[in-house]
Amino acid sequence: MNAVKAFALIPAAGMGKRMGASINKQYLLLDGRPILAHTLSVFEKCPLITGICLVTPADEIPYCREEVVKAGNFSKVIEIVPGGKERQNSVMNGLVALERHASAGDVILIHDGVRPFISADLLQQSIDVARSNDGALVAVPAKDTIKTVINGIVVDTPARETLWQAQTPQSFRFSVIHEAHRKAELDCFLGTDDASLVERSSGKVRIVRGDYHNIKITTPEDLVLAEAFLAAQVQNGAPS
Ligand SMILES: Nc1ccn([C@@H]2O[C@H](COP(=O)(O)OP(=O)(O)OP(=O)(O)O)[C@@H](O)[C@H]2O)c(=O)n1
Ligand SMILES: C[C@](O)(CO)[C@H](O)COP(=O)(O)O
Repeated sequence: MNAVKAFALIPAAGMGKRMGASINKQYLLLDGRPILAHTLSVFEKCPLITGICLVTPADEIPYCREEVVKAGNFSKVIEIVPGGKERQNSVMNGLVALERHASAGDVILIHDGVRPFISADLLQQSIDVARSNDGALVAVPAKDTIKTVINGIVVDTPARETLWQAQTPQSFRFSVIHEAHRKAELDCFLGTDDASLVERSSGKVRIVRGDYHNIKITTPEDLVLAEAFLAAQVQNGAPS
């Protein structure tokens, strides 16, 4: 029997509209390296990861291959494929490319290219949990009270103990996530994360308690936080 492998699928094909930078946000520098390179480094160094499929805007593939993948010596990147209109479409393109490498039972860790502070420990926990469940979702308990609002009017205040903020990686066996994406496409369902596609097919997605440092760099103030997190890492002697 073949051993179960783990592959990373990194969607990095967004436009970074909310960042409003002059270049796509994943190429902005943090400590002299593109944000995307910081993210790739964590997967490259993790011995449990066999290969990485990177999804970027079609016209940025040559730049990404030269300036991020080759420049960073990321030897585990086995595919760079064009993204789609929405994140879900980009992930689907990555899954199609991974059909060439992954078996049904292999674990796929789907992780935003712009979440550079993911830890090796959370990758390991995600792989372990995804092997024995329909999915593993890294998430943190909501710190604020969250309201449901329709047309400017609060219609509900869900109990905070039940609310978790979804992060990535979101990890699944290849057959589970491929089937969930195929079904969503057929049903014209668009979700904002991958776990929701598995949930709607009655899959049981288990929480992996995450880390508040694992931010998604979305708006300019996130860059200030990211610089502060990096400075703290350097002070604590963490390897870059
Ligand atoms: N069509 C898309 C949209 C998003 N993403 C990726 O999904 C991750 C999370 O998305 P988000 O932070 O929302 O990025 P953008 O879509 O780039 O941001 P914005 O919505 O501000 O344009 C990012 O790594 C982004 O590159 C993607 O691969 N394909
Ligand atoms: C998948 C995700 O990172 C979970 O928080 C997020 O939903 C993707 O980003 P977006 O801001 O919803 O596009």
